[in-house]
Amino acid sequence: MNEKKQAGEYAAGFIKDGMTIGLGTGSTVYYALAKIGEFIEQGMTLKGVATSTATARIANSMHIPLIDLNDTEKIDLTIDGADEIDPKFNGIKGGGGALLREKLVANASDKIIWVAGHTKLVQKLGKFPLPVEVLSFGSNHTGRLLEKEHLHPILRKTKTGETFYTDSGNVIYDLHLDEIAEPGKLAERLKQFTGVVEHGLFLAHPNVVITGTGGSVVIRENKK
Ligand SMILES: O=C[C@H](O)[C@H](O)[C@H](O)COP(=O)(O)O
Repeated sequence: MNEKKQAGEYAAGFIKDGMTIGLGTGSTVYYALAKIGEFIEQGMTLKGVATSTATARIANSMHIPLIDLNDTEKIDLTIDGADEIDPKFNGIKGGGGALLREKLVANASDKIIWVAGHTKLVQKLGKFPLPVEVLSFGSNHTGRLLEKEHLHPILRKTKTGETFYTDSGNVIYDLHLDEIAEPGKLAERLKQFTGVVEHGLFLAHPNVVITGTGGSVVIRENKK
């Protein structure tokens, strides 16, 4: 069984009629979106807040009504993916470049569920390069500053070799760190760079992590 499908569909089971749902980004969330589309077809009243233009496009194709984050005071539940998750519920996100909007939506959410295949669970974060969203103005300079700090930044490119731009018009430097000893300290450090708009470290963010295993789904609750 497809682990992503398993996790994504299971998470959709937490949705109740009338909810405003934060719609994460990525290939695992896709399966939750498909379920939400089915719920709407069956008559549920739901609204979604998309974390990326890619998700908005999928949501539109599934007839999920979307609202802007500015048009709601809060989000009842957000379902999102992750690139790595440690035992303390810290994670790396932004493999798809949606980290900034994902963090804004997460911060406005009452409850956050992360969905992933079981290979995303790690003891230490950092094997997955940490995405850092950098203001396009002066981005070469910011990249050099990250380099000087031994953070091993590599400017993200598209498959065709052009500079990758986020939905907010920023660039991404992926930090090749191998292991992040202290995620909290690194998060604070990255916020000191004027050109850094946001980083992909999400510290103890999700209330629940749902992983597909091929067999049964594993549910971990973050007792914050
Ligand atoms: O920017 C992208 C997001 O943070 C995704 O949620 C993350 O990269 C996981 O994506 P996927 O479920 O496709 O592995």
